[in-house]
Formats: sequence, C-alpha cells, structure tokens
Amino acid sequence: MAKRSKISVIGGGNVGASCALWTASKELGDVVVLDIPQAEGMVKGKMLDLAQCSPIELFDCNITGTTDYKDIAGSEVVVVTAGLPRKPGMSRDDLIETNVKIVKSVSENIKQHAPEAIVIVVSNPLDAMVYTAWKTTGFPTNQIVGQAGCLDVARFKTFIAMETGFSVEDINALLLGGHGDDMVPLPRFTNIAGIPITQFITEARLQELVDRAKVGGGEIVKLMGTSAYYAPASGVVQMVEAIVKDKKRILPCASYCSGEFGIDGLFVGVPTLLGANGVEKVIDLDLNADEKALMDESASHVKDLVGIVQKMFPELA
Ligand SMILES: NC(=O)C1=CN([C@@H]2O[C@H](COP(=O)(O)OP(=O)(O)OC[C@H]3O[C@@H](n4cnc5c(N)ncnc54)[C@H](O)[C@@H]3O)[C@@H](O)[C@H]2O)C=CC1
Ligand SMILES: O=C([O-])CC(=O)C(=O)O
Repeated sequence: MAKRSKISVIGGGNVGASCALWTASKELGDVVVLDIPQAEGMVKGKMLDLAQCSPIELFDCNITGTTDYKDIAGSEVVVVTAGLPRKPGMSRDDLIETNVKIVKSVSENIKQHAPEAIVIVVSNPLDAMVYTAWKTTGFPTNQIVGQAGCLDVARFKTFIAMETGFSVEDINALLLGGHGDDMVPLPRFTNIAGIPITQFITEARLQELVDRAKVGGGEIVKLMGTSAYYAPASGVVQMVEAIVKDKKRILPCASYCSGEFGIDGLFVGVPTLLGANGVEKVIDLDLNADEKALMDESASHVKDLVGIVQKMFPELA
C-alpha cells in the first residue's frame, strides 16, 4: 500500500484550521496542526472536532492537534500560518515586526524537525516572510514557496465569473508580483474558455475588476474585522495537492527568482511549476512595457520589505 503523505500546519487559527479542513476533506494525507502552548486546548479541540467529521465526510486520515514540534517529523509539506492577521486600517506591511519574529522561530523548528519538507509560507507580509523562512532554514530554494497568487487569482476569477455569469471552471487568468495592493493581474493573459476576455467585458470594466482583485484582502478585512481564511486556505491546499500528488501544475506562487522577469534574489509571485520537488521551475514570459513596469514596481516593494527584515535580523542578510 502506498504510504500516506503527512502535511503539517503551523498555526491553528483561522487560516491554519481551514487548511486542515480542506486537506483532510480532500484526503491528501495525515494532518498535524501545531500552535503555541497557550493555545494547546484550542488546537487539540479543533482537530478533535475535525476528526469527528470523518465518519460523515468519509475521509481516512489521522488528524492531530499539538504544541510539540516532534509531531511534525517526517512531513512532506509544512504550511506556515503562524502570525498576526491585520485589522481594519492596517496594511499587511504593518505586521512585519511581529510576524518576522514568529516566522523566524517557527522556521528554526522546521529546520530541526522536518528538514526534508517543502515549506509553504502564508504569514504576512507574505513575500518578506518567505524570505525569512528561506534564510532561517537555509533550505534550497525549491523547498520554500509562498502562497498568495493562488488566492489573488481566484479572487480575480471570482469577480469575472460574477460579472459575466460564466462558469468559474472556464475562466483562465494569470497574476504576478508581490502580495500587496500593487500585485499585477494581467488582463492580456485572461480568457474565458480560450476566448479573449475583451469579447465579453469592456477594457474599462475589466480594469475595475483588476482593481478590486488587487485590494481583495482589504475588502474582506473591512467587512469582518480580521482577514480572510477560506479562500487563502483553499489556495494553500491547491499547492499542497500539486506537491503531494506530483501534479506538475503551473500555479502563481511566491518563488525564488534568479533572473526571471529581471528579478534576482527575491521571492515574488511568478508562474511556478509545482510538483513533488516543490518549486520545479519558474516560468518566465515576455511582458510588454506596461506589464514590466508594474512588475518592477511590485518587486521593488518586496525588496524594501526584505530590507526591513535584514535590518531587524542582520544574520538573515
Ligand atoms: N498569504 C496569504 O494569502 C494570506 C495570509 N494570511 C496571513 O496568515 C496569518 C494567519 O492568519 P489567521 O489564521 O487569520 O490568524 P489567526 O490569529 O486566526 O491565527 C494565527 C495563529 O498563529 C498562532 N501562532 C502565533 N505565534 C505562533 C508561533 N510562534 N508558533 C505557532 N503558532 C503561532 C496563533 O496562536 C494563532 O492560533 C496572518 O499573518 C495573515 O495575515 C491570511 C490570509 C491570506
Ligand atoms: O488581507 C490580508 O491581510 C490577508 C491576505 O493576505 C489576503 O486575504 O489577501
């Protein structure tokens, strides 16, 4: 019998618990969710609750809530959701000082207890946290990746489906850049069942949908008082599935660029071939001058955030 995959999630809050739910319900493997000792009852209780769905939803996997890093040993994938979410009025960047400390300490433990794992970082500000995890673990760049683009592009596709009335299944879109409000959805690469999107929506209206997608996280923070979790977790699990099933999917992920898109030494959202080895390739493409300018601006924002991390922790430079 094939060995079951093991997927660990660090941080059992809104995003972490939702990751566990999608992972288990899709039967991708055994699930371990780890939180801090002060949250022991919460994380153990939530995971026991989730396990009790299995006779109804019919998934076979072990689900464990824990505060002990020994339990993540042997994980194929570790998802990092530990950290503060933003509140209304805050930007993701406002979280950097608190979350870099959390992600650094989490990454030290991942390095010790799950050195073979592919690490998917979710904590914000995303691109700087991916960098932090990479520098702290010292893992090769294929083993470190960030989730943002799967979510951001799903938001863009959702808005297009709402506007046109067509099935989400037929909407194809591409999005690049950092996970800030300057992310770069690409109308030129957007189509419905292969038919250019401009056949169905005016360019002006499409631009409004692009703009809504760019601030899609903030729209939810304003409504809920905290940030989104169902769609972010769904984006994570799309990546987990690509890795544990070695699907060779091309997904928009925060991956290490060494020259692609003219970016060197940064993790930024780019089309990424995801499989059993994690990031198997970054797929470069020819951008026109306007698209390139937007990508450069987004990457320069990521670079500034990485500069803040390096200033706080010179050993991560
Ligand atoms: N990249 C993306 O697309 C998205 C990123 N996020 C980010 O994900 C993070 C988590 O968001 P939520 O789950 O909504 O927050 P939450 O507050 O519901 O959960 C965070 C959890 O992390 C735990 N935690 C804190 N320090 C820890 C440590 N050192 N070790 C282990 N666990 C620790 C907390 O106890 C808490 O249970 C935030 O930084 C948020 O901004 C959220 C949505 C989308
Ligand atoms: O908006 C936030 O703070 C959480 C997040 O990254 C998103 O939902 O896109």
